[in-house]
Amino acid sequence: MDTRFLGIADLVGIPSVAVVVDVMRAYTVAAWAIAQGAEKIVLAGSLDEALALKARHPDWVALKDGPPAPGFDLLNSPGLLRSVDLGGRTIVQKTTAGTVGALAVKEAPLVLCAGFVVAEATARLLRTCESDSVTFVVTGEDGRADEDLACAQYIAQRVADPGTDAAGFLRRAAGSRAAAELAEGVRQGVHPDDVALCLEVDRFPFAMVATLEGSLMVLRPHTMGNAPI
Ligand SMILES: O=C(O)[C@H](CS(=O)(=O)O)OP(=O)(O)O
Ligand SMILES: [Mg+2]
Repeated sequence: MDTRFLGIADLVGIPSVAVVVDVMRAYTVAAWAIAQGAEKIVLAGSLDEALALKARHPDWVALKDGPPAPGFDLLNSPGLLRSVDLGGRTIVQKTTAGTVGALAVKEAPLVLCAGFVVAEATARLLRTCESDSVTFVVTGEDGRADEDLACAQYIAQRVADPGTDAAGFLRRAAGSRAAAELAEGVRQGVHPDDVALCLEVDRFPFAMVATLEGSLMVLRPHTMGNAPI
């Protein structure tokens, strides 16, 4: 498998398979939202779009990163989300890096969104689709965020070797700037458990597949019991 690790701005053309990685925190949060019962996650391109979607669908749940803001129901924090019942709900998520990365590859035939919490399920799906080439979109810090790069490299290695040891990759993620900023209160909308929750390998058994549904990019869980991709 030919693998590339690119920042959002470095993407050229439409990849055949894209894995969009945001460990801290968008796709850890998305996985928790699904685990808490959400039916799907609509990835919004802007705060205004998220609010417009919520206005059109008052039962949808709007989620943003950073501090709370009028019209938004939830923040981009796994620690804050894990006690919320989202049974059957649709989430509209807008974040600084993660959601932007998925929208940048929305034309790709297969888009997976990932963090450590869905590493093996993501690797398994990549193994079964047997693509020659996979582009990992490293969403943070213009492609240099070490938590995202470490997770992307871990998943890529795990595709080839399911026994890959996570320890070194997790150490890099734990030492990343994002982890420090979350721990030190530089970032807003944070729960004290967020970093630890972002570093749980294989917390969830599903991968997350984003597809265009009309004009919306929609993220849904995928387990091996689902129809083949
Ligand atoms: O919520 C997050 O951790 C970040 C926002 S920022 O980098 O703190 O501004 O968003 P994400 O898109 O999940 O990286
Ligand atoms: Mg991030």
